[in-house]
Amino acid sequence: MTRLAHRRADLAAARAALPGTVAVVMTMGALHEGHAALLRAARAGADHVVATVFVNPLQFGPGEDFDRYPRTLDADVAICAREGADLVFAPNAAELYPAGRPATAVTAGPPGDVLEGASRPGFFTGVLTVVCKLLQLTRPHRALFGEKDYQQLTVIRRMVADLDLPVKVVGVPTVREPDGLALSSRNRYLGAEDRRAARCLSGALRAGIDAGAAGGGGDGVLAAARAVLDATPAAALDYLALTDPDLGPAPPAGPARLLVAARVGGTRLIDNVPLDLAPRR
Ligand SMILES: Nc1ncnc2c1ncn2[C@@H]1O[C@H](COP(=O)(O)OP(=O)(O)OP(=O)(O)O)[C@@H](O)[C@H]1O
Ligand SMILES: CC(C)(CO)[C@@H](O)C(=O)[O-]
Ligand code: BAL
Repeated sequence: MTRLAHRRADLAAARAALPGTVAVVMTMGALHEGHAALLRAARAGADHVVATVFVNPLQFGPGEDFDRYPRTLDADVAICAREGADLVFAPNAAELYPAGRPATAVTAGPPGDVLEGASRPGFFTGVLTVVCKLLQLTRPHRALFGEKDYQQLTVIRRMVADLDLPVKVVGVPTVREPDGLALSSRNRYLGAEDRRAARCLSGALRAGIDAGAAGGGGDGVLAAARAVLDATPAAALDYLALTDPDLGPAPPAGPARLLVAARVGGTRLIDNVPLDLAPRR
């Protein structure tokens, strides 16, 4: 049976009753099949699974969608139960931040200061602060995060290494719709026309993959991806970046990462893919 805890004391008692290895999947709720993939991966690699559902105010900037963000806890708990989670921790902000905004925070250095970190000032500080707290509260052996938020995964890995946190961070591949759109809780904001336009993100990434494999080099990858985005007037590009797998400068050849963020109608979406830069033809 999947237990639901709203208070840290109840979480502590329930966590103490979970012997063996524990995996945690941290979410902001509004669960979809991308989250379910994380829960399944967690289930496969640990004796017990803890899911957290918390819309973290620290990671929303002024004018962002904190109030609008979907809150569907009953449905979320049902998905967690379906996927075999032992425990769902769903605190409110007063429970997690009893003294209000914490005076202590975990700030993200590189690569948290570029891309999402530049577009959303304070975002990764909010993310790392809540992830550090939730790691302390859930005490997992493994923590699973999605590659859909690749930069987030990267800065969390960096935090765990820098702070010597006793947890293994596991990345889970991005789950996509049949037409390529990365599943995301914010996709539900998209009307029919914007939903069609949103295909341009994954389409741009696919064009970049193909250009990289064809020996087009980094500039060829970016040009091919940009052409797809430019052909979609409804998409307002925030960034398109080619990096190495650690989000450093793109290599001349070999493994790389292509990342995109764009606003489609009123919805900001992100996506990314690994790609291989063939030697320039
Ligand atoms: N399509 C997906 N494939 C794999 N993992 C995903 C996917 N979508 C979300 N995740 C992962 O689920 C975890 C919780 O993310 P979150 O609750 O913010 O959902 P989200 O869909 O990313 O929401 P948002 O639309 O606000 O970005 C994160 O580690 C995130 O990377
Ligand atoms: C990691 C996380 C749960 C922290 O709020 C959030 O950023 C998310 O859901 O990706
Ligand atoms: N998955 C990322 C959560 C956010 O954009 O705040």
